[in-house]
Amino acid sequence: ADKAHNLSHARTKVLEAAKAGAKLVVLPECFNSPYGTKYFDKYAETLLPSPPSEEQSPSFHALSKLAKEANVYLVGGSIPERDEGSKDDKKLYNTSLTFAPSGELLATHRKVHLFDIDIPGKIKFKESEVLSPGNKITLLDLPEYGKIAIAICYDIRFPELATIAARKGAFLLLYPGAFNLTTGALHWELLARARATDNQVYVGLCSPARAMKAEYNAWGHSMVVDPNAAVLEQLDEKEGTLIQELQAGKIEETRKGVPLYGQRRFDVYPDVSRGGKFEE
Ligand SMILES: NC(=O)CC(=O)C(=O)O
Repeated sequence: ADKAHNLSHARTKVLEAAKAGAKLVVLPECFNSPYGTKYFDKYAETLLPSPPSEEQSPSFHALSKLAKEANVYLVGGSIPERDEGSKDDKKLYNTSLTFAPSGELLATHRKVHLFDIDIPGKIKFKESEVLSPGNKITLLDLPEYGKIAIAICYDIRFPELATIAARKGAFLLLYPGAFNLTTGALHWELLARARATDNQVYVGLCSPARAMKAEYNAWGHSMVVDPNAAVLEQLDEKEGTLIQELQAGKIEETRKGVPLYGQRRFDVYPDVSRGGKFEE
């Protein structure tokens, strides 16, 4: 619950990861606040005008400084964001900020698919009670490495978003996310491997550790999956840092073996990555 502590703890862990050789570091969904509809308003920060003042967004400044200090690309998990807009258009978003090693903001992704579920006797959650959805796919080009895509948690359940990003050239799909004890056990690894299989790209999921005293118990189990859907490494539910080196050539090798990319039937169904529409 302590934002200042969360920011300074993130700094310690990111600096450790950088020291161990990481070049791109990912933090979990809502890394600076508890995850829950009643917390988003209280913890929300304003990002506009860009750059925001320190007072408007302490997390923006902490992440920007940290990316520079650690000399890494930093995908800052996500934070609750308030868009002041016009008075009657005050909206909250679940937003991820990515910074370059220079400290420059490279991309902003607002969670596109809001987490509204109701599994009787297990879990009910309705982000749309307080959040508004983002409306774009977030793809960015890292000059030394290539294109990556960033989306948040529930977004992973929607294959269109991943497929469009991959077909536009992303080699890595990153999802800061906080599944829970019900859906985590059922779908977390399955979805990471599914998106890797569909698109033959690397997939990285980064979850908060599980806190049983919190109202929302995150699944944990951050992982990296390769283009062949092999789980390269998976953490458990406790706090940890996962470091993986992605292999150049692995995507080409996978696509050579199972050549989905040349076998699509856009004469039968549309190419969603090019705005194709299904006509009955
Ligand atoms: N928390 C989420 O956004 C998604 C989730 O927990 C799920 O899809 O399950």
